[in-house]
Order: sequence, then structure tokens, then C-alpha cells
Amino acid sequence: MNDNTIPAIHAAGLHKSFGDYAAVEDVSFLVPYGRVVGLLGPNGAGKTTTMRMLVGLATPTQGVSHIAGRPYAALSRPAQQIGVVLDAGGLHPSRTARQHLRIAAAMAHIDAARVTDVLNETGMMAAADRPIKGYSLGMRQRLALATALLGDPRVLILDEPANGLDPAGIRWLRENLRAFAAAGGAVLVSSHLLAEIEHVADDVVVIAHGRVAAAGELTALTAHHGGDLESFYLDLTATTTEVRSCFAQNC
Ligand SMILES: Nc1ncnc2c1ncn2[C@@H]1O[C@H](COP(=O)(O)OP(=O)(O)OP(=O)(O)O)[C@@H](O)[C@H]1O
Repeated sequence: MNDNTIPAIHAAGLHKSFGDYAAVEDVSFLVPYGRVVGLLGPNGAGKTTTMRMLVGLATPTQGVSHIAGRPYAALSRPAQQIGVVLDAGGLHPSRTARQHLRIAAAMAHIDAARVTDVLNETGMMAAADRPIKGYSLGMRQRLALATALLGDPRVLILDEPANGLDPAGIRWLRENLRAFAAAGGAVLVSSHLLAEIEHVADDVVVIAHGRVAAAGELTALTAHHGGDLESFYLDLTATTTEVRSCFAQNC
């Protein structure tokens, strides 16, 4: 049972520095249950770093974040509470999808029957017993999503999940994220595909230069741009489109 008065995701004043380089500065936002929130921003803006902090893969220099009211590290059963897709790489090339999912389920104390469920849900059943090394990018994305869904979580954090998906896969993802939120789940999804975010998101958070440049309901934010997310986004980020790079700053 969820306490819907507690946000699914709460980022409060997150900062992350790499050496002297401030990749993320004072980023705060909420993702309530029942909503899809799009995390947008130019290359190098700090989206992935923010998501990594939310799930304990990067330690904030300052600030805190909570998932369902607790820091990620304090979740009792993280795989059952939050599904994460941060990188569709990092899969063992010789394993099959079914083997990968069985191992992930066993490690998270999830019923092995869920493996069949998520293979079906993500359209991966036909490829389930082939080695991952032969998978396309889109198939790896589907497997990453299947892994995220294994524990039947109520919260999803997805970094560019549409990357490599074919048109049918993009539609499938859109419909599933909308259905997930309609059933009371919460989704934070990053993407450069603004048309896709326009279809799927209720709210957006735009990060530019490591800071929140705009956040709120999609329809309200884009009202002065005829409801067009692309015009809104390009106006907002017009002065911040250069790729930020720690490397370029020799840090
Ligand atoms: N481990 C690291 N060490 C040094 N710099 C890093 C590290 N991780 C990220 N950065 C820098 O932090 C900044 C933000 O990177 P991040 O990957 O969060 O951006 P992003 O918004 O996800 O970009 P993209 O849309 O290109 O994926 C970039 O300048 C990047 O070079």
C-alpha cells in the first residue's frame, strides 16, 4: 500500500561536483505517484548524474534524495520498490535474457515466475534463450526494462529508455508508461525525444548547466508556446546548448 501523500521521488538541493567541476547544482523536484515526469536537458546538462544520485550510484556533494520517503540505501526491498534503467550496456554477453533475469530475480528475492511475465510484457520472449551478445540496442533496452520491471515496482527511473527502440517499441513504451502511471505508479524518464515526452509526460523538469531551468506541468509550461514543447525547450535552452564537459575544463 502506498502513502500517496509522500512523493515517489524527492530530490532536495542536489549538488554533484567532479573535482572543481559542478555537474549538478541545487537540483530539487518531486515526482508524485500517478505521474510521468520527463527529465530534459542538453547533452551534459546533468540528467544522468541526477538519476545516479537518486539511486545511490553517485554520492551527492550536497543535498538529499528520497524514494517513497526514504533514501535509496534505506529501502528495505529496493528491487520491489523501484525499477531503474540507467544503462542498457553492462549485460553479460554470453548469458541469455532468461538467464540474466533469473539471476536478477534470485539476487533480489523475487519469484522466478516473474521472469516469464516480464519477458512477455517487454516482447522479449522470442529472443529469451539467445545470448545477449547478439542483441540489438533496442533488444538490450527491452531487456533492461524487463529487469527494471521484475520486482513489480511502483516507481521507475529510466534514462533514455527509448534509445534504439523501433517505432513499435516506442509506442509500446509510451503506452506502458502511461498505463503504469494510470495504475498509480510514478515515472521519471529522461529523453532527447521531445515529441515522445510531449506524448507521455504530465510534468517536465528541464536541467540546463546543471541547474533546474524550468519545472512544472507540461501544459502550463508550454502554454505560451502554443503547447509546443520543442519551441518552449529550445527557447529555454537557447543559450545553453553547448555541450558541457568536465573533460573540456581539464578537471
Ligand atoms: N564520473 C564523472 N567524472 C567526471 N565528470 C563527469 C562524470 N560523470 C559525469 N560527468 C560530467 O558531468 C556533466 C553532466 O553529465 P551527465 O551525464 O549527467 O549529463 P546528461 O545530461 O545526462 O547528458 P547526455 O544528455 O549527454 O546524456 C558532464 O559535463 C559530464 O562530463
